[in-house]
Amino acid sequence: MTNILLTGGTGYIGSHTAVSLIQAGMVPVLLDSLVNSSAVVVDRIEQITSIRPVLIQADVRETERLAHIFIEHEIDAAIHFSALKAVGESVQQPLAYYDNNVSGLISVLQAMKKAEVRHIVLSSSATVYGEHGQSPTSEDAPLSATNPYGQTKVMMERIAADVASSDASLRYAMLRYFNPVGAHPSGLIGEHPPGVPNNLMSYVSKSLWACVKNSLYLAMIMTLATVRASVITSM
Ligand SMILES: O=c1ccn([C@@H]2O[C@H](COP(=O)(O)OP(=O)(O)O[C@H]3O[C@H](CO)[C@H](O)[C@H](O)[C@H]3O)[C@@H](O)[C@H]2O)c(=O)[nH]1
Repeated sequence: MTNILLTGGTGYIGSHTAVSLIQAGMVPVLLDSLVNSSAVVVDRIEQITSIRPVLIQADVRETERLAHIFIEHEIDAAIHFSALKAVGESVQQPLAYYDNNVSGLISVLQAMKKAEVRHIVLSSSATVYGEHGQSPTSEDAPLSATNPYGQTKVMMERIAADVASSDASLRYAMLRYFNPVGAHPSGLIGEHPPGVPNNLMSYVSKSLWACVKNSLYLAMIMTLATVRASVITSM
């Protein structure tokens, strides 16, 4: 069995990764502070896969606790999704973003070293390509960022690269996504943050989720769609 620690494991991408790992015969261990997700996700993963993953509610900045978790669960590798991700909020609260995202990664790497776990996949973002104006953009384009959230992702990538060059036993990979969107085909997991959604796509998906739960709103959408269709066909 391969045991994988998923930080941010009950979040949007983390929960889908947990399902895929279970379906590939691996054992995800979810670690999340639940700052932007809910423990209900564990029920949903169980409904989809018939396997209930362990959820540990913890903050990745608790380095000693994290090191114990790596050892106790015999973790082979980590996938680090835990981070704050709202660009606008990062401009308002840069310290929270540098603390969560940059200090969070440092803590994970320190705990991995203590527990002798040497493989990590990092959740980065296409925002690290900045605005250098080249199109198409190549993977080795220089990194830059236009806001504190993006800066945290650039720093996270540089920290991982520097640590790996000082320690050949550390193996790492980056995932740089462009606007991930959509839900699991079962409809049981998707982007569904608590409170006010903090980016455009989660706002749209949360609004639709609320609409679908309320048939009155659904009827309104269908009426609007019909009106829109008749406007288009009459043009
Ligand atoms: O300090 C923190 C901050 C966040 N989280 C958790 O981390 C998860 C992040 O999941 P989200 O659903 O908020 O975010 P996504 O899965 O969509 O985000 C992923 O993709 C983003 C880019 O699209 C960023 O790279 C981000 O780091 C990465 O988790 C959440 O469960 C949240 O509760 C923590 O446990 N501790």
